[in-house]
This record gives sequence, structure tokens and C-alpha cells, in this order.
Amino acid sequence: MTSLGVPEIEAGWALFLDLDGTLLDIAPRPDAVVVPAGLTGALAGAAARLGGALAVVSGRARATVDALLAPLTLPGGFGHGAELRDAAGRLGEPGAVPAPPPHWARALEAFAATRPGLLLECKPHGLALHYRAAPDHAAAARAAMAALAAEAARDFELLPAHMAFEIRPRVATKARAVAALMAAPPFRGRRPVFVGDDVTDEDGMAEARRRGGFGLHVGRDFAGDPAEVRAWLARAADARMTEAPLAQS
Ligand SMILES: O=P(O)(O)OC[C@H]1O[C@H](O[C@H]2O[C@H](CO)[C@@H](O)[C@H](O)[C@H]2O)[C@H](O)[C@@H](O)[C@@H]1O
Repeated sequence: MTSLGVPEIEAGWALFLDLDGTLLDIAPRPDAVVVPAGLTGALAGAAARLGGALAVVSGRARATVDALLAPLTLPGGFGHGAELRDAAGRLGEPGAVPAPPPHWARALEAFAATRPGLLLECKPHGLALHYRAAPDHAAAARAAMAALAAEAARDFELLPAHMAFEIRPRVATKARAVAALMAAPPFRGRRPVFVGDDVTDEDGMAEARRRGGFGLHVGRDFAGDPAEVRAWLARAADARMTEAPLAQS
């Protein structure tokens, strides 16, 4: 048990890790995050201890996560679960999740261009309109995003995020990523543990609980500090973990 009362990582777990606000400190802009020295080594070491059952489950696009965590290409769910990659590096079925109509990005580019500080992030399966540098535009940003999402409300939804609004496909959830990965080795048969900080992580935590695991919340369990999560992983990478028998996969 850590000094914060969190169990140390056990060999029989399958670990699902959110990125922003969990592994990485929140930064003023999405492209300003800093990947601390030692993080990729800790992830690789912890993954090895877990027999490869360690995944990143992020709202960011797969390509962005890979660039941030290079040289690692971890299994996971990206774009909130829209893009999947298993432990063998196989990608999810193309076309399984819708992409936003191209005119939405064009409309939001034009909208943001007249409101300094707003930042549009285009992802393969979603859009994020960031207002961290322009909080006065939050209400207008929400209205603009809501109007677009309403054009295809059966397939897309508006998502409030950290100082941003996102449009994401309804099927793209972190629960989808957990369920898909838990269906096959090296995840299958392990106890899923989802670590996150945000409302979108609740889906992943609920799926972990549904499968006999649990969720850890950065705010509640790691004193709100991603450095505590990183230290927890580093200890798992360094230390010999408690060997727990695995269920048959
Ligand atoms: O699921 P996550 O890995 O937590 O990703 C959620 C979103 O994170 C990014 O935006 C957030 O982090 C930025 C960097 O700290 C911050 O500037 C921004 O205000 C936050 O909303 C990312 O840009 C999004 O695509 C992710 O969906």
C-alpha cells in the first residue's frame, strides 16, 4: 500500500491508464505537454512486469499518443476509444466508428478565427475546441459545438472536457477500449484497473468494475498529482511485484 492508501501494482492486474491529467501534468495547450524524463521507461518496465497488460486509454488521437510516448507504441484506446490497438499492434476495424463531417472542422476554424484564444484540435474521430486561453468564449464555444453535434445527434455527442468542449462519436467510449482489450491476451483473465482523472474516465472505471476490477481517481487516490501516478508506475517497474496467480485465458 502506498502512503496515499493506494495498493501497489500487482502482477495479476491489467492496467488502463489515461494520459492527460493522469500520466501527464495539464498544460496550457495540448501541444505544450511535457513528457517527464523516466515516464516511458516506467511504462515499459511496468508493462513488462504485467506481461504486456498495460494500455493507454486517451482522448487524444493514436498518432499523437505515439508521438508523445515514443519509442513506445502501447496497446490502447485512442480518441476516447474510437481507435483501438491491441497488444500485438493490430488496429481496430476501419470504418467501425464514424468521423465528423468535414464541414464541422471548417465551421469551427472560422468560428475560432474570430475569437482569439480559442484553439481547435481536429482528430480522426472527433473535434476539441479548447477555451483555456479564452474562458470568456466558453459559452459561445459550447453553443457552436452543440449546434454541430445536433446535426448528427444519433452518431455524435457533445462532451464537456477540461477547459474544452469535444464532439465525439457516441460509440467511442473508454469502456469500449477496456472491453475490447480485455477480450484477448495478455489482458484476458487479469483484474482490470483503470486510472483516470476526468469524466470520460468514469466509463473506463465502470467497465473495470463490471469485470471484477476497480478504478483509481487521480484527484481522490493520488492527491490530484500525476507525479504520484508516475512514481507508482516507476516503483512497479523497479520492484518485484507480488506474484498473483492468473486466471486461465
Ligand atoms: O483522455 P485524456 O488522455 O485525458 O485526454 C483528454 C483530452 O486531453 C487533451 O486536452 C486536455 O489537456 C491539454 C494538455 O494538458 C489541456 O491544454 C486541455 O485544456 C485539456 O482539455 C487533448 O488535447 C484532448 O484531445 C483530449 O481529449
